[in-house]
Amino acid sequence: MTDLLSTLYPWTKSLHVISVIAWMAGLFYLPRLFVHHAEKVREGTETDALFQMMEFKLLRVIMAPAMIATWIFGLMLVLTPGIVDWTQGWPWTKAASVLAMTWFHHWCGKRRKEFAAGSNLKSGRHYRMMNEVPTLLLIVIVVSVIARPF
Ligand code: HEM
Repeated sequence: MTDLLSTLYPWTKSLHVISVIAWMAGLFYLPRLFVHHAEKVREGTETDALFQMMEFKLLRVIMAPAMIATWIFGLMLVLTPGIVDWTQGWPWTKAASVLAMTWFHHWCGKRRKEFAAGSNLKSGRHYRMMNEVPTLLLIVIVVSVIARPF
């Protein structure tokens, strides 16, 4: 099994990075949709229905499968012999940031449900600020896995 993971390593890493890109695209875009939904769209209008559909599809068709694929290929990399040395700092900063990114995904999911139920109370400014969360986490993750200063 570990031999197979070692053979697959370049492919697993490629698929990991591809799914990360798809996941991140959604994590950057969905809060932007929330900003405009909160600021410019009146409840019960055709535009409201259009935003709800875009948010639903982005989350279900792109972000959820991409998050699952990122986790599967990421965990395969963790299990590949010689890749992760838990005595170093970088796997821990990466793990903490990845858990935070997963929390942010679910936070977006809850907000989407509120928009769908017509019960959003958060402002466009709030969503603008939350939009910075995935950017900050992305920086910590990429520096952790590539520059590895920790
Ligand atoms: C979801 C759980 C995740 C797990 C378990 C995981 C685990 C890993 C592991 C073990 C590696 C291998 C490092 C190496 O080959 O030396 C890796 C590579 C990488 N990960 Fe993740 N990762 C996850 C999520 C993410 C996320 C969310 C991002 C970006 C936002 C990310 C970005 C990367 C990048 C860019 C690489 C390639 C680094 C290189 O060139 O060596 N990963 N990941």
